[in-house]
Amino acid sequence: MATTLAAATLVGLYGVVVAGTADAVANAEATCTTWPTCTGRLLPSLHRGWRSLLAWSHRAAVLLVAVLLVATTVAALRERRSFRAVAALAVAAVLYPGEVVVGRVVFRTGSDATLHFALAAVIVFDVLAALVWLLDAERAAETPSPASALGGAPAVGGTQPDATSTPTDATPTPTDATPTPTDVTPAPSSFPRLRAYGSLMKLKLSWLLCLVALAAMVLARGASLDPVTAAGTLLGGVLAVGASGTFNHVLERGRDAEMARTADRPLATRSVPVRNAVAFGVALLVLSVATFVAFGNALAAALGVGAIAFYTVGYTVVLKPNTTWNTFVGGAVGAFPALIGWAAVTGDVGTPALALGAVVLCWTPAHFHNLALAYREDYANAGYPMLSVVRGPAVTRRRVVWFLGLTLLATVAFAALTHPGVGFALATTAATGVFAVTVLRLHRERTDAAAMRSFHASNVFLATVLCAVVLGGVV
Ligand code: HEM
Ligand SMILES: CC(C)=CCC/C(C)=C/CC/C(C)=C/COP(=O)(O)OP(=O)(O)O
Repeated sequence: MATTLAAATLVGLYGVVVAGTADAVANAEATCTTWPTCTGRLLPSLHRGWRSLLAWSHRAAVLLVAVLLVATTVAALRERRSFRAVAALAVAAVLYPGEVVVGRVVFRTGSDATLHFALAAVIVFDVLAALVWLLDAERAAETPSPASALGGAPAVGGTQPDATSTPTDATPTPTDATPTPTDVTPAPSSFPRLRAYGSLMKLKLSWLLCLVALAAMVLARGASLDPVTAAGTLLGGVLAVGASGTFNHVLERGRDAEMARTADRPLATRSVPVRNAVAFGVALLVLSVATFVAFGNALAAALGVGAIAFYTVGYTVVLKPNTTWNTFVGGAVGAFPALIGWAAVTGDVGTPALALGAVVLCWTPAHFHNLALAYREDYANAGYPMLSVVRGPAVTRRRVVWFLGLTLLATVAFAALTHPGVGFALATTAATGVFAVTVLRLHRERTDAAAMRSFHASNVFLATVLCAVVLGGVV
């Protein structure tokens, strides 16, 4: 119970804080002349207009989170499973009223809001830590089951066996409609050669990377974004992802052949010769540079080349085969589209683009560690030091929660910088709720299917953030 409440508190906190960054909420607050009631009224008065309703809703959300925080603390105290979780929640419960008062003072005096945001970050972090510790305690309280595969000892040089996982950790339930890892394998095509080159380009990943670049362009230019520049930059992006994906296939062809998920890749099956693939990759690289220069500028092209080099050498050659930090450090590649998009329409690298890049950076481990769980055996067979292989599933699941929290903090910081509006706050809070529910289920079910669900929810979360930025900027 305490764990579920802590997750709900985290989602609610995110909603309150991100809504607090919206100018519309701040302006609406001005219509409420008394506090904590709105102009002397306890309930919203519709005839005073939508601003009054908005201000009232924000205050109601602040109150709801306060109730959730107290309820979580009481539940954790009663469950007596984790002293440190109770302590963290108690600290948050003490800081929360202080944060409300600071917010009120900042708003009334129009003074600098740094303290307000810093305190909010501390409270979010505190609740996040409590959630992780409650999940740990929940797992420890369960009966150990030695039959588990996913929950067993780490497969390569591990140190943290997950002795309490259930047997279902290893296999998804047959009745579950969620796609299992094998669903990722593409269906046969009537154009095998075209399909093979398409798969070298990793087109399946491109849409989200393109959405990152589009969001950055809209951030920079809003509704006046030139559609031709935007379309050309996105084309350059698809070509750049294609080049780096092709080089990745070339470099990993040996290990790909050893992994069930990737064994049917064109270079692993030798259906495309290596030299053709290298030539294809070089052609895509040249085309992407030409496209970035033609529709954007030299800076966008240079960043594109930097992204390709980082993914090909930094991630594929250096990080991925050597360190469990491959995911976090390698995730920096996801920040490049934000910089490229911004640079293509402004000619420089702006702070909002860096803030958006930071969101993608923090999100990447929460995205990929799910796959590392579902394909743990695969990665172990190929000798990749993924976190789930080296440190085990329990540590990896916990890492997903930490990075979900960091992603929320990064998103709030991004929102504080760019003031994206109430629509952004509502949409991303809903997506946070969905993501948090799937992560909780991952911790409780410990199946491949649950990991895949959490993986898809991570994509939905980021897509929601990006769509909200795009729609908020152009509508
Ligand atoms: C270190 C960084 C990352 C790693 C290790 C990683 C890993 C993976 C892997 C292994 C897959 C399955 C691909 C397949 O089977 O073909 C995947 C899917 C995907 N990734 Fe990532 N990823 C990373 C970063 C990113 C970033 C930055 C984005 C976009 C912003 C992204 C978007 C996607 C999408 C949209 C899919 C789903 C493809 C589908 O629907 O099958 N990934 N990722
Ligand atoms: C603008 C630009 C060029 C951006 C570049 C990047 C790019 C392709 C990002 C995707 C991130 C990524 C590391 C995916 C696959 O991981 P993996 O290679 O470990 O997956 P695999 O096991 O399926 O090969």
